[in-house]
Amino acid sequence: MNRAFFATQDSRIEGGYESVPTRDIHMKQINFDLEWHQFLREYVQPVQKRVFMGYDSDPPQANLNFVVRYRPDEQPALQPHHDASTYTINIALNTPHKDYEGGGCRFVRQDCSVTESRRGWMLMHPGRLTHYHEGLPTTKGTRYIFVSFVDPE
Ligand SMILES: O=C(O)CCC(=O)C(=O)O
Ligand SMILES: [Fe+2]
Repeated sequence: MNRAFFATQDSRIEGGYESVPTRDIHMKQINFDLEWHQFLREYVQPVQKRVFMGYDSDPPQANLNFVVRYRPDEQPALQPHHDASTYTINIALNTPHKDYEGGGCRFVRQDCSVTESRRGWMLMHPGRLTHYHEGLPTTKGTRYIFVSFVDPE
């Protein structure tokens, strides 16, 4: 995968993803937009309907997609933040205890961490308002996640 597709913590600090478009994955660029649209409609929208009251009929739209790569000597963690999304899907691309140690997503206010993720499984959480969260330090190996900021509209 091209290095340009990785988002770094610096890009957030320097004024958000919009100012560093080369680091976002635009699904059209990689010819994956139709598949991604279908994935959101077929798999994500039913969950959206079920768990987020009032979002019954608005189809999910991804406003930002990116891969995060965590490494102890590079970007090991992500500081606590709110996502610029209505809700976020966070898909594990590799396997804890096999590909890396540490890592995971911690929801600060809820004092709840998701660390035992499974490759291909999705974590879904509210974005702007309630779920202030951080990426826990990866202490060994490399952790990859695919993140999509979703706004139903
Ligand atoms: O490391 C994680 O699972 C959290 C990633 C995250 O919060 C983000 O990319 O916005
Ligand atoms: Fe986040």
